[in-house]
Amino acid sequence: MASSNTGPKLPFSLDRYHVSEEYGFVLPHPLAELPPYYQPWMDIARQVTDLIHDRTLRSYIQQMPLLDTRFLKSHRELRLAHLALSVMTMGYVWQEGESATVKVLPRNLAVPYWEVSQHLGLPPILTHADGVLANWRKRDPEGPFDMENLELLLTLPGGESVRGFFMVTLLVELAAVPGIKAIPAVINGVHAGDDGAVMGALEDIARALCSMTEALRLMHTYVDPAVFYGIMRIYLSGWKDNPSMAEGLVYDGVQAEPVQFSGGSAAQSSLLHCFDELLGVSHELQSGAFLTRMRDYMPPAHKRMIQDISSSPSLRDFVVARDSAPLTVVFQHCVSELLALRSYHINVVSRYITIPAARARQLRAQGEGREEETLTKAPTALEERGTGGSGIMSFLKTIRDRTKEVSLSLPAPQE
Ligand code: HEM
Repeated sequence: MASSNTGPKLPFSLDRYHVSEEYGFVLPHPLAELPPYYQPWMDIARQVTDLIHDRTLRSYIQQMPLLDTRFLKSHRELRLAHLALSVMTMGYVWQEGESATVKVLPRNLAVPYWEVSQHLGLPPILTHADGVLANWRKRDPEGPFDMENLELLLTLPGGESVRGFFMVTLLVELAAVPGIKAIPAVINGVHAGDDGAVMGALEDIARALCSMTEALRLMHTYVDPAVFYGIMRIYLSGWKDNPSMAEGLVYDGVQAEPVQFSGGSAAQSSLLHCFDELLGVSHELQSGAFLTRMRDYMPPAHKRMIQDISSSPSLRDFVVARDSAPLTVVFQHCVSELLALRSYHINVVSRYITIPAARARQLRAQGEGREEETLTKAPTALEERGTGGSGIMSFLKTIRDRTKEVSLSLPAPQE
């Protein structure tokens, strides 16, 4: 948050950013079907995994008709269309692994994909907003939001681990909702000088951050590290900062020059961007630039919310100025929970990337491919990088260390 008094229109409210008090950034009730005219897309999108397995996805896509995007009317239709075209594109590009990628996305996929992306303000690549926020359905509509009752609308290779990866991430998004809901109360409370309102809202945020870490723990139950590393990861990767697609990708019929886009990553989730801006976390130049770039992979209204939190009067300055022990304690509680979430996330990344990468290197060096075939299939270009393209561990640790820097110590007791 900024230290000046300029900022967004008050009172700050979530509906201005298409963020709901029930679902947060998650798309409520995503559609599972498009109008019948778009059946050729849905038929292929639903079979992407099988067609990749048979190595026929590329030829099916090449024969697909070029459809007009004008008949996509509602936001939810556009989101499903973007998801379907994204899943097809990731499959098309990576069907043959990292060694036989393509330079050109065919016109009958590229043109509508570009148009739908323009409508939504999203890039023409699979994003967190597609794979997680708009890719869920409850098996029993009256049942709870839990792993047993959630399924994907569209999937990619990796079987149950893909469902695990996207749906656990969805549960993290949902666990954050009470915290997101509390953000307006913090901003409006700071504006009104209402310590009690700010404290209550910060308590909600600390609790939500703790529930997000709890939800993240489910990754270990539902996602197999060898499947994640060896099979799934390539389909989430992009064509920016990726040595196996160094030039990028030509979207045929859109422009002649290749363009580069980062792959899908929860760095594109708006959650931590919001909490960082609220608490005043300021990131180091390089990691900050990466995170800022990830905002271009979010729905524009969500990105605007982050920017508006950032230009609101500083919460941290307010807490310091109030010089109140209970307010400082609750602010610090939020910082500690955010740190705990980031530290836990680093463990997850180590289990799903660093350790399998080391094992895959070892197996390759020994020339052993059979015993742990899944791991040795992993793309080598991505060993040291996240799907978003970052150099992983130093990046994540720098971000965690910068989070620590907003910590406040308790005010000295009054005489
Ligand atoms: C198997 C599970 C996961 C793995 C392997 C993983 C991996 C990574 C990697 C490699 C990065 C670096 C950026 C990039 O290049 O993409 C990253 C960043 C990030 N991830 Fe994850 N991630 C996982 C799950 C999650 C979940 C469920 C969330 C919660 C929504 C999350 C939130 C973030 C955030 C916010 C960042 C940006 C760095 C930060 O702000 O601390 N990740 N992740």
